[in-house]
Amino acid sequence: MSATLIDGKAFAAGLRTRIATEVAAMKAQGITPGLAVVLVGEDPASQVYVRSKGKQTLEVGMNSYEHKLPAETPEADLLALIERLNADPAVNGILVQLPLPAHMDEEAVINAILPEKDVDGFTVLNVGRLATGQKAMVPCTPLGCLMMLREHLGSLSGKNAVVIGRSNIVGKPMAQLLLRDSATVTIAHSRTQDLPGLCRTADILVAAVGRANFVKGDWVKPGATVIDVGINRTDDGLVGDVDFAEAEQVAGAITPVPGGVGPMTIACLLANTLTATARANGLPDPEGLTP
Ligand SMILES: Nc1nc(=O)c2c([nH]1)NC[C@@H]1CN(c3ccc(C(=O)N[C@@H](CCC(=O)O)C(=O)O)cc3)C=[N+]21
Ligand SMILES: [Mg+2]
Repeated sequence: MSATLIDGKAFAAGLRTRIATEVAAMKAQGITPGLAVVLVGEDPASQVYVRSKGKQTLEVGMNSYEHKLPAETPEADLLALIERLNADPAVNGILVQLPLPAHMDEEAVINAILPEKDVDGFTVLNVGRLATGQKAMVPCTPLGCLMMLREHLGSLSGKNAVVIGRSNIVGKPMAQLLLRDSATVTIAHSRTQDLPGLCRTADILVAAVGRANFVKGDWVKPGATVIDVGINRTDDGLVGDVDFAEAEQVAGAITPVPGGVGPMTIACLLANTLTATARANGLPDPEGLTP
């Protein structure tokens, strides 16, 4: 047996086309969505993502504002920049690229972002809104995973979902979104007992651990839908958290790395920027871009 490939790259391209249409309609009303991306330091991988985000932001017709600060920037200067972006009506979304240099307090920096402009959905207010079922900004990676799961499976109701990884940026919000769609959700992590056995109960398996080829083929329930969030740079190139060659023999459907979750993350960042712009202007949320 060989799994259906869930083509995140193609899905993301379709999403961006829809977003571009909505942006054009907004521009006709005199509103141009704007996304500000802040990068502190010179991490090469981060520079690649930021360039790719800026390019795609312009391609859908939005304004892109890039702020690059040296690694040794004092935290107070970064907070002052965030205050300026919070107050700037041309800026509808703010993303501060993580990780930040070690001398900065990541929580303090993130929580300085106005929740309405927090297109990453990382501020405490948006995390709480998601957890309580209120209108939130939802983190881009889990939102992209949810869209692919719904597209492939239709309803997620009653399905057993196992999320490996308990990070604030992927594992926890992914679990919240699956729960909202009435899946039965388990979050697994490094202390979980019999992880392979637990994974074999999963109709939906989301791997977000950051360890190359960690999930083996015999951990996968036959026919399961496998979402691989991992982006690991190895001598064999970019690989996911799932041993793809093994898992695709067993799974019903699986996302590849690259070309799966990654492109959806950036498309969802644009989706969130559009949603933030609509809300800032008293317009209804764009169709199908929010959970
Ligand atoms: N505040 C903040 N928000 C983020 O969303 C955020 C962040 N910080 N810091 C870094 C991570 C990482 N991230 C990725 C986005 C797209 C791809 C992506 O498009 N990957 C391509 C491959 C790209 C390549 O070749 O390196 C793919 O999977 O096909 C990967 C990783 C967003 N992040
Ligand atoms: Mg973890």
